[in-house]
Amino acid sequence: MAVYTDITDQELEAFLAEYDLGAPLAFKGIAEGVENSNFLLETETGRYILTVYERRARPEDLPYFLNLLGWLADRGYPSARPVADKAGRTLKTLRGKPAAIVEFMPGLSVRKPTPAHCREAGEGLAWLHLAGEGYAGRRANDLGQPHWAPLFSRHRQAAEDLKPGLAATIDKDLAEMALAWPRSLPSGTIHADYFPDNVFFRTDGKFAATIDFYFACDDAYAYDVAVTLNAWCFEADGSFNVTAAQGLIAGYERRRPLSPAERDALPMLARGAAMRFFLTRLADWNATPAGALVRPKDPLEYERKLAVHREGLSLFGAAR
Ligand SMILES: Nc1ncnc2c1ncn2[C@@H]1O[C@H](COP(=O)(O)OP(=O)(O)OP(=O)(O)O)[C@@H](O)[C@H]1O
Ligand SMILES: N[C@@H](CCO)C(=O)O
Repeated sequence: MAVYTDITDQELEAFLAEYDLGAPLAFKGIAEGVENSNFLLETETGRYILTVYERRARPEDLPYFLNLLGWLADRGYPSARPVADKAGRTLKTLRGKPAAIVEFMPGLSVRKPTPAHCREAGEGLAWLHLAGEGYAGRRANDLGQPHWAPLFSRHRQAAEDLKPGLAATIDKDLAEMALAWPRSLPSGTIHADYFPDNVFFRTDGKFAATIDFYFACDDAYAYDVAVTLNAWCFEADGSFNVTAAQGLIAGYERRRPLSPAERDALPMLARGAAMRFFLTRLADWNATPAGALVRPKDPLEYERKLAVHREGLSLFGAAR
């Protein structure tokens, strides 16, 4: 369960005294998620999420994320607006760690997205890209292509332990990606972790909201589409669901048509996106002690996705 930091009733009361949110009515830890401690908070004025930032998020990046949430919400995008305290601050400290309160977003994530969900999610992603235009915050993608080889060099042995021979395969992939990586595609603010657990739907299946912007950064919009294709369009048996992918792209293009260059780049971007999540999962696999609170995510799931993309399937040609 992803609650790394316990908050006592006294701490919560002292913390809330700095806000105009009224008295707390309910407060409980949320099991989902692996990065931060999240709490559902209900006060006399409504429902909120209190997040204590734990591990990957660098404190100096937090204003970028919180300001982005506010920017998007100001433009009508359904993202959780941060709540300011009485002094106008959204980034606070709790138990010596950075913390923030954001709006509670209604909706439900889906475990097994259908092609219809993929279409809605695609549209929600394009909307996010358009709503993010003009945001002045800048954050380089510290998990982008130039960072993969150095990251892998620290975890080669873990790859070999998982699957003998894998390290050499990954080395070859990385070399090929370094040569062929698309570098001049339309770019802007991307979510970079637009997985099914970060997208909410209404009960009628319509897109409702996006949460968890803590990997957001500047990168190619089509790379965000590629991350999303990988996260939403693979079946449990490891096969790629082309119908779901076409739905996702069609949904995306309801709001933001892809250029021919973006479309051509998608197979390589999807291969790279699979590499990115394989590598971070590998690093976490290595670093998570047995018996830890949170079970690390399976790197081999993304190694299998990488293998599918390595075949260079022409997945997107018929997407219109
Ligand atoms: N603004 C919000 N409105 C409603 N629920 C939220 C909100 N933010 C977070 N949650 C709930 O908390 C859970 C964990 O949140 P989140 O995904 O941000 O955590 P995380 O630890 O950063 O997770 P991840 O492993 O996906 O990076 C979500 O699955 C959701 O149930
Ligand atoms: N979405 C990421 C975890 C986010 O921290 C993964 O599936 O590896």
